[in-house]
Amino acid sequence: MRPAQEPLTMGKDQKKTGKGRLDKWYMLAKEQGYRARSAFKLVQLNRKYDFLAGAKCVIDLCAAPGGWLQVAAKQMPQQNSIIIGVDLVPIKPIPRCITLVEDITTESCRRALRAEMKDWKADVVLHDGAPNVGSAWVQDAFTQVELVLASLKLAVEFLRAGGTFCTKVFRSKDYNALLWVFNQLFTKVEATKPASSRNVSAEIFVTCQGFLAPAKIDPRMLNPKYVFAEVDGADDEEGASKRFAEVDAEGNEVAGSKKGKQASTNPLAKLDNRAISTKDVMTPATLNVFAPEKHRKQREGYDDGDMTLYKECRVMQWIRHQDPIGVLGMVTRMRFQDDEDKKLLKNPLTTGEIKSCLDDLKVLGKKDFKMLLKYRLAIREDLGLDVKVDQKEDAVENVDIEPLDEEEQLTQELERLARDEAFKKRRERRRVNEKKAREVQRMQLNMGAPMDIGLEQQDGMGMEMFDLGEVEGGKERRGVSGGRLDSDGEPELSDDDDDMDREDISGSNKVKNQRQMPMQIIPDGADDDDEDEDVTDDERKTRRLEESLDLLYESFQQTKLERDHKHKVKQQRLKRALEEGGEFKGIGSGSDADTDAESEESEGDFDPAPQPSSDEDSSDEDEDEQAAAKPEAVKAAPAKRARAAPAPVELDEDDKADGLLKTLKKGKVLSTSAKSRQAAMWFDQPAFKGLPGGLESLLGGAEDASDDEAAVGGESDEDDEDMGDATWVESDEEGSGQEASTDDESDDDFDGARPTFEEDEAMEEEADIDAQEKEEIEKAERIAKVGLTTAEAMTLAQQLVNRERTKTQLVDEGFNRHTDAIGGDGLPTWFIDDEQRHFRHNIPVTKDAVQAIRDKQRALNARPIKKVAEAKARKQMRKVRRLEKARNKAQGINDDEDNGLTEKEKAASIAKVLAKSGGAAKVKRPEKKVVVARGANRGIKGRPKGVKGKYKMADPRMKKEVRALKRIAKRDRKSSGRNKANK
Ligand SMILES: C[S@@+](CC[C@H](N)C(=O)[O-])C[C@H]1O[C@@H](n2cnc3c(N)ncnc32)[C@H](O)[C@@H]1O
Repeated sequence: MRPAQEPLTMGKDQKKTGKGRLDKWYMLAKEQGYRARSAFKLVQLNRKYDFLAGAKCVIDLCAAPGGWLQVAAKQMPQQNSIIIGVDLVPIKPIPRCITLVEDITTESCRRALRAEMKDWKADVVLHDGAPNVGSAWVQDAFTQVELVLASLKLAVEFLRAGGTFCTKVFRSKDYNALLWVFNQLFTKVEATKPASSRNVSAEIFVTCQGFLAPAKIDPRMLNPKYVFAEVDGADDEEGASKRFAEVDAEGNEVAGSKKGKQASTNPLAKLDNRAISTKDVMTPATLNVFAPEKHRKQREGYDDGDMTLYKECRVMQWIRHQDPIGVLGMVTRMRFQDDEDKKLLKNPLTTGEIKSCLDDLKVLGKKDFKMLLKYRLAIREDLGLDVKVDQKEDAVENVDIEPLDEEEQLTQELERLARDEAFKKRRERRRVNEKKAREVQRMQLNMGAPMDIGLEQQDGMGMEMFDLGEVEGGKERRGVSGGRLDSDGEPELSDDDDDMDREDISGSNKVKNQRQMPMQIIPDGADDDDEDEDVTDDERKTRRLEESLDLLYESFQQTKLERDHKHKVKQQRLKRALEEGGEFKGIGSGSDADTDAESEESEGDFDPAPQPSSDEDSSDEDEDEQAAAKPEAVKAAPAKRARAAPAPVELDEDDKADGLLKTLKKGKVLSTSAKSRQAAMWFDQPAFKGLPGGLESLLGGAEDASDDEAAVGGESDEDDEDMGDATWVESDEEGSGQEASTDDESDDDFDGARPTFEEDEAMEEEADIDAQEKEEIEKAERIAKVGLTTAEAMTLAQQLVNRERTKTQLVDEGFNRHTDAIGGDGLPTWFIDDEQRHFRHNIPVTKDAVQAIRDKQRALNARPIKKVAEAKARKQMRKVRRLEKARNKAQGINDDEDNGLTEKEKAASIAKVLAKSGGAAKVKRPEKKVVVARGANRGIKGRPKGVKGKYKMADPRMKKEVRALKRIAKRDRKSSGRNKANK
């Protein structure tokens, strides 16, 4: 039997001091030329996470003597990479590394790094800092975690988004607080103990990947004062002693508070053989491996006599212990040490995985801990330490079942059915709401006709939503008035009485409407939810959030669009057209020809938002009245269709000339044919533009169409006046035709407007073509200048040149499944936009093409930088000028017959001039050989043996003597100074 209590043992297999430190990693480091054995830690970490291979810029904090720098320099790409090392102590130069002598906790270090980094961001920040306290470092775990926080502070400043931060951390009380902080800032945080890290060391390496780069970071998150603060009393000394008092109550040997604390923080200090009881829960929160987030800080330091963070125990100690979770959180390793432990090794339950988990508990996750606890239970059962209670029996014993009488049964059944029914209804309602929301979205995206939606007033898509009166009323909100432009071309507020009957049909207003629409739709939908008691607060909040996100996205798109130069040009053109001709741009006659997606958005052919009047009277009753006035066929059609479809309106002559908003002519109600408006929209698409005869011919002739149409007068006229609702009345006696105006007059008006807009479209097309051509030319120029820059382009180019692919094939391949537009019900706008941008056909690239691009880059890199090349050229130019000058001078000397110089003298002067200009080849003087008069050469006279040419004998004492003389002179100076002072 083992004694009930056993002290924790230190790992004895590794000596901590002296030659014991010189382990295989030390030898390996020596062998491979690394300055520190710690280099292998980084090697092993990098092998696991592979963060160096792709890194262009690495910052190594606490880098001395430079082992990690050496590894980084070796494993990072050889070209164009930056490695910066910082330490308190100077680091001997390492090729390709910049080293700084700074304290990483200071502002000056930050500045120095900023100066080095300029605008760069680091891909990786490393930190291997440990306080410089020699052998007492164990007690300085807190200083170490503070260093970690300081390095994290630098990391968040210099890391790029998605970058990696790898740091050493001493496992102490504050370890989990640090992990929490890391988890706030990185997507993936993992702790590893590399093989080269000594077991006796409390260090562990935490690799944080995927830096989130938040726009703002709460400064407290990087402040040790907050991060490592004692949050509440549960884990401070008082809280701890309370917890330990419970242990006292169990009858364990706790005397003084101090001793009690010691006993409790170290659950292994009082291991006993008692069976586990549920009352024995004593796992301090700090040691609960299953809830590390509940870790509290204890800053009271290390326990007396326990100066190490590394702890071991025997496996059987843990199996017998009353607080297995506490033990798991406390110890670093469990060993199969004694005989009874070794028996466990033979037990089939002790698998290899269990053994390796027990070997290093500090790197385990929740799953592993669960597995270990299961193992422990199984072993306890196996050893007969636990008697398994048959829970089923207990349950049978405890439950008293009283028979229900018939009435109660019936009531219960009824309640259950009612509950089921309510639940089904709720689900159905939610389903319908969601469907409607999706359809609204579809409509906003021009993906469907408004009539498809089946919008009804009670569906939250009532007339007030499309309140034109409201639209027009709020000038400051919309910036749009009754349809007139002031002298600056800006809309002017109208005095017209029949504002309510207007419809916003101008292109510019359409843009604004599009922006307004969702704002109106969404709160309505939200209200719908609000009314719905069954929708929970959370759901409501989520929906609102989603809706406001959609709104934000739309307004963002809108702002972007407005900034777009093409859009501006089109707007200006439209304005000009309005000023010049006052012609309006009717629904569906906008920029149909424009295939540019953005432009379509900006001047969408179809404003999906139906704009019925806002009149409150447009209630169900009115609707019924109108329905009564309609022909049978219309009655049969759902009322919602009548509301949803915006129809072209007939215009007053004045309005045509003036306004953006147009007034409906009283008594002349435009009808929407029963033929689907969707069909009209379909034929409105750019593809059908330019059809000979236009849409009318396709639909069976314009005349037929207009003949088919019938105006609805009489009863509906009055309603029109009152409610402005008649715009939406459908007239379809014949059940045929198309959306059109009611009479020839209005048709003419429309036709009259056409040439202007066709012209406009033609201009737009021309502008588009011009822009495309310009783009093509720019592209060609760029290619001519820098060549092909992508591997895809190079692949295609090579294939074309090598005749592996023809031009026709290339064009054919341009049509693929990716060319289809993205669609789908209920997809958010941003998603569709994003897909359109990134859903691309991937062109397979060949190795050769990649190599060719690389070679090109290399050639570019090999070219001298501009400055150097320029300096060289300048030097060459100066030389040429000098030579030219010298040649002229020499010519002068040669030609001058008056100076009476002989040919020899002339030649000498010319040679002198040329030599001065650097033109003549320099004559190298033979060097004098210095022979030191020592050894065989000491005291010889004449030429020393084996020395040819000029030589000079040097006295070996000379250096020594010069130094001695200097020394003497210095001493004399000092002594004379002292003498003067004494006097
Ligand atoms: C374990 S060594 C680093 C070894 C290094 N990674 C290598 O491979 O050579 C810890 C280093 O942290 C440095 N250090 C400690 N506190 C520091 C501080 N406040 N600022 C900068 N360096 C610090 C020490 O000078 C020491 O060189």
